[in-house]
Amino acid sequence: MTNFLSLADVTDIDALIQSGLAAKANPFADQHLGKNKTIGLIFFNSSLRTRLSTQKAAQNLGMNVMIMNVGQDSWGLEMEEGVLMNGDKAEHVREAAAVMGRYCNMIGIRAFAELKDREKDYREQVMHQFAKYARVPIVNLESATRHPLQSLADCITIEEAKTVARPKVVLTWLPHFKPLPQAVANSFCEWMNARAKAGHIEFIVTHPEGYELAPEFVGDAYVTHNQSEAFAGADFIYGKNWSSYTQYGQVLTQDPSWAVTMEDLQLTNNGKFMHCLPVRRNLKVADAVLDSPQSLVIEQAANREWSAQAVLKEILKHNG
Ligand SMILES: CCC[C@H](NC(=O)CCC(=O)O)C(=O)O
Ligand SMILES: NC(=O)OP(=O)(O)O
Repeated sequence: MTNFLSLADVTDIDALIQSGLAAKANPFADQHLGKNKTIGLIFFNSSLRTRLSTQKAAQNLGMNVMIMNVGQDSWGLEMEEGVLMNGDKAEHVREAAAVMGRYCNMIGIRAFAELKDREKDYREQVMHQFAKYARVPIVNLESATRHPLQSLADCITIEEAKTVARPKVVLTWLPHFKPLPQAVANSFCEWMNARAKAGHIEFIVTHPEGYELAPEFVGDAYVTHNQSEAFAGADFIYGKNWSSYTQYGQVLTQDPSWAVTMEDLQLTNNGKFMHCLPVRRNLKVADAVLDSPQSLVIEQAANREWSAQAVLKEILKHNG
């Protein structure tokens, strides 16, 4: 594994899931791998879980960690090529990435979608510019269109918590008053479609009209605008809000009936509730759900450490 930008960088999902579970069982077994190696964690946006879990995972592997918030700690970075830099950005990614690549053996980057220009966001300019100029492995800490470390943690969580051989997994849209990226939903679809194709799960997507995700992500998943139909007999309910892809970055509805309640969970097969966090209680999901034994959100967040450790271990093993 050179970069970890998307599922395309993973040759064996099952092996990566098992590696994460092995790390959870024996966190310090590979401390030798990262000795005298450094990872830089670069954040263009806020984070709790990704920041802390990735740092912890790197430390479990014996690595040194440097963390920087772009624009607060560092200079604002210009991503466009060939522009006259007479604005508010003092440094070009060409120099910044090249310099970081000299300090670090690998670099994790978080850069959310701006939700203004769909083609620009879906071009994944920040990830590709860093991959081009840093010349060290790049780890996606949530980009404009994907959040693969979250999706691997979600796979680990489902593998751990499933009570049937081929669980029914439902991605449901949740209401929000702010436009949020499609990245977590895209990534979840990408990884769940792969798990479904391998026969491990049944995967369903449910959302209001107008919230169709990009075809390259939703793939062959069955999509319904009827949330109750989707929830029937489900083993896992994965809640996430996203803004419209087709009417890019728009909030088309805030219909509170899409928020998950204990009554909704009664439609399921003792379904477990999952959410990547942060989650706005009682806007997206009821307190009663998050505080019930059916909520996996804390274990799911804990599994981010093992997701990151499995990925960093793969990169260390294949990059010396
Ligand atoms: C891991 C999720 C990160 C981000 N979430 C938010 O930006 C939530 C912000 C809010 O609810 O105000 C998202 O939806 O992509
Ligand atoms: N789920 C997740 O990535 O959380 P943070 O945004 O807090 O890192």
